[in-house]
Amino acid sequence: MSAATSTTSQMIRFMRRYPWRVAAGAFMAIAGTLLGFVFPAITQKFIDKIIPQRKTELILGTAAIALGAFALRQVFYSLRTLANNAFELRMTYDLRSELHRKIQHLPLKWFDRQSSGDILTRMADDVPATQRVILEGIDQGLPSILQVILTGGVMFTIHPKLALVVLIPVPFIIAGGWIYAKWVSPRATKAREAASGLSTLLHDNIAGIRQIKSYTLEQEKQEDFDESSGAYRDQQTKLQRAWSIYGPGMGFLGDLGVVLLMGFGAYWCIQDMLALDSLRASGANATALASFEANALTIGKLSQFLLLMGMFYEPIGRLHGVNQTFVNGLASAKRIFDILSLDGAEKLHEGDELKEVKGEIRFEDVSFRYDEHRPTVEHIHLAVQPQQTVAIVGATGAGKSTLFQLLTRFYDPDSGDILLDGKSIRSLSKVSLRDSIGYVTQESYLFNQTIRENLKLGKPDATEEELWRALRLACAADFVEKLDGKLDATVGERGSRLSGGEKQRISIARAFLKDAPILLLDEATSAVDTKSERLIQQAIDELRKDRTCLVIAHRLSTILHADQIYAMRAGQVVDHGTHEELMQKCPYYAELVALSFQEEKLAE
Ligand SMILES: Nc1ncnc2c1ncn2[C@@H]1O[C@H](COP(=O)(O)OP(=O)(O)OP(=O)(O)O)[C@@H](O)[C@H]1O
Repeated sequence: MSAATSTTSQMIRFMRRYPWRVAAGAFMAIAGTLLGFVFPAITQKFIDKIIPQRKTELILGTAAIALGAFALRQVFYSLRTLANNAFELRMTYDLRSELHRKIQHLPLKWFDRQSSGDILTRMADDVPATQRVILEGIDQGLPSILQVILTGGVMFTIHPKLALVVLIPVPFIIAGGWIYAKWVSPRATKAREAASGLSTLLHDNIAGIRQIKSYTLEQEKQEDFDESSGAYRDQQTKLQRAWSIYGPGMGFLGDLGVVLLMGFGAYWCIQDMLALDSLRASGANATALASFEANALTIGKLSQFLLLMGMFYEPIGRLHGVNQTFVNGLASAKRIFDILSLDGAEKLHEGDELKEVKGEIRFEDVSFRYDEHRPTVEHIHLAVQPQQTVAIVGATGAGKSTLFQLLTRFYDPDSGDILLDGKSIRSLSKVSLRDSIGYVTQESYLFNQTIRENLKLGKPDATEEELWRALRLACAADFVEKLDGKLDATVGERGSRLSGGEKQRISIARAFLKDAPILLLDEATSAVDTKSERLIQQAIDELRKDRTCLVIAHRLSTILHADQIYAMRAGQVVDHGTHEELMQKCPYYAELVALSFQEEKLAE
């Protein structure tokens, strides 16, 4: 199945969710279309019957029927607009919501390869473009096709020969539409990719604005942006050029139909008038004259044909527009359904619930790699008894944080197993597992909300008192007190209104509030000053007494009292033991300690 076919069938499956809305939209569009046939029929009646037969008494009634049909048509149009607007908003809402839900549940491995700008483009641009394809299909495509078929049929019943002439341009129009779609389709995909590239760059440049300014990269970044923006412009130009040839080209074929109608219509009309004259001159009886007239091309029929021609080629013109929306929108729809049909979304509730967590953790021969090229951690054995504090130390890039990401099941090991209280964490529900872990990550991310909202992520029903207690324990109460709005002060994007140390303290307070039986601290105090660090350390010491705690620390003075220390190098555990044991038996650890103390001394 080609990409376009599979995207189309995915769209049809999506539409099936709204049978009533689709049916109502289609019904009103079709009803409006059918009412459009009333006026041409009435025109023919006026010209061929009412006027020549001087039937003034029929004028009012016939005109009233025409007016009624027009009025009803506008009522349907108005209802259709209302219904379609509501449908459009509903569909956009549903598509965005579903896409967001799917993205939230995709594994981190997917995010490692995806840029935020691309995701934003899919949400902001591709969703409305997809919805436009569906809606235009129902609102414009369906009635247009029906109108073309019905008008063609009516034309055949009036005068088959003239109808055939009028249809001469149609095969060329169909071929033109097919060629246009074939040519545009890959270019539309490229244009969507170029738009996404532009968003990615913009997103990156805004997020990294401080780095850009500090390295005075404004000019270079501007050039990159212009280049990316130029790539998008070039793709769009190609599409517009194609449209500028296709649209008028097809319009010309429609004009050709009208000219053919006028030419052949006028010729056959004159022929029939001449034939009628000679029939009359030859003294033919009334029945013969009436029978001839019934099949002849009269001025009334020609006028009706002219009106029907408008009704025939006008929807064809609309179909060109639908074709354009369809081909461009299909590229967008593909980008949406590509995500919606991804396998491997996290099933957060699948698996066993943890009832009571003792906090015994074991890594059994765990190996993992982010990508195929090189292993990240290999054959890791690690054991933590309930309520122990275990520290993991090692050079940067050794794989320490990766162990935390495996324990929280952000990623799953390629081989080996991780056990919590003797149960493989793969068998546990992710919600249950993650609920039992308080995790202070290396980068303390704060949402662009208030301090209160950021803290409440740890405990949604926390009282005011609990919030302040957590802040005090994390040495954050003093600075929050001074903020305008205190707990209700907003922290800015990524917490940009706070210092690195302040952000870190809010993150620690959040973990304190969560009060989970397992605590993971990844360089939790690396950005705070030494005095605060000591105070936070006291709070952590207090907190870890009745829970299992795993700590990654750069300043080794903070982990000397850990029950066990694991020294890691290049993805492997080199050795483990208490500080004293390791100082004796592990030169690598002794070296790390010496370096760390040197650094700490310099920092004081
Ligand atoms: N999402 C990822 N995708 C690909 N590679 C990654 C990813 N995260 C980390 N890595 C790589 O895995 C290796 C281990 O990273 P990890 O963050 O576990 O190290 P670490 O010991 O915690 O380092 P640090 O002390 O600097 O935080 C590094 O070489 C890193 O480049």
